[in-house]
Amino acid sequence: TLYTNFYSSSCPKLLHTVKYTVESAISKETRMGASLLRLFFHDCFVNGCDGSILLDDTSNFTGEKNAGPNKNSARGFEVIDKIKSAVEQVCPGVVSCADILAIAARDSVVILGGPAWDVKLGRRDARTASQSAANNGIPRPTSNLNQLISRFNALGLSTKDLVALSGGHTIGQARCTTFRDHIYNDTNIDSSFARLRQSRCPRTSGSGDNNLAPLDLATPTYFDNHYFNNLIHKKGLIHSDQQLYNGGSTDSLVRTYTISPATFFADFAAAMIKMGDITPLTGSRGEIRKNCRRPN
Ligand code: HEM
Ligand SMILES: [Ca+2]
Ligand SMILES: [Ca+2]
Repeated sequence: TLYTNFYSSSCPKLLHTVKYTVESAISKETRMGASLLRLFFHDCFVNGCDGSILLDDTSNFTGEKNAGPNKNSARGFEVIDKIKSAVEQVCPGVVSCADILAIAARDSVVILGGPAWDVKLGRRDARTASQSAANNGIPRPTSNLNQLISRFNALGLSTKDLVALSGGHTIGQARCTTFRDHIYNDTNIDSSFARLRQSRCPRTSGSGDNNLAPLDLATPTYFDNHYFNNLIHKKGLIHSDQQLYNGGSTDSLVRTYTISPATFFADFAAAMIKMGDITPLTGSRGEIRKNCRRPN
């Protein structure tokens, strides 16, 4: 089992070192905080929080970076490399890449104004990764509410965790290709918001596919509860976002989060800890990678 003090004698400078590097990355580009948070989610949802997403493809190995949900989308790997080298300087061979990702995600949320929590540590790194597991495990933006709930439940996360964690979309950006269908074909969307997003996301696929729009209309670089306000005004950017407020079982929790940012923050922090507990490698399983991009 993971615990907060796992490295307190083997690497007392760990938390400080990670935070310093995350701060400098976010001060260069605010969006990086969002990208690091998402990397942790995409790691944990595929064979647990084991650093699998960080492995590069090679001529005889296919990992997760080119799976559908990650390709041309997951970013921040260079920042993880930077943190890893800084950590290797202060305590070589001790700290896993999977734990670095967990700490970097928490620091990102805190730096952008969100809640703090104590990160449980002691994960080890996978020696392998699976493109098909990434394709099957990471929820698609086209998912409906039942699909989202069952995917989260399969990993031991509740419907409440689903709604709280989706609040991660209070920061960061999405590409036109992930929200085109929603802004042109769905009816549960505010029409002036749809027009606004259509202006930089042409109907025909192929053109403008990579144009970006903020997941949170109002405060895309600030970790607050505004994402949920968007939902009650039918201004969710992607289909799966608006599914959380579409006349179903999660409407009331979305409303609670719009009224009480403190409840959202507490539930988000608790859900991040639960997500971080998904099937870690511990003890003598896995390894402590020297380089996050390849097995030792
Ligand atoms: C509930 C199911 C979820 C779906 C279907 C989903 C889907 C997506 C999609 C389609 C994007 C845009 C990717 C792109 O266009 O390149 C995105 C971005 C993002 N997601 Fe999610 N997501 C989900 C849950 C989460 C969770 C649980 C978190 C974290 C707690 C999260 C954090 C983020 C962040 C921060 C971004 C922006 C990243 C950046 O700007 O680099 N998402 N998500
Ligand atoms: Ca993983
Ligand atoms: Ca926000």
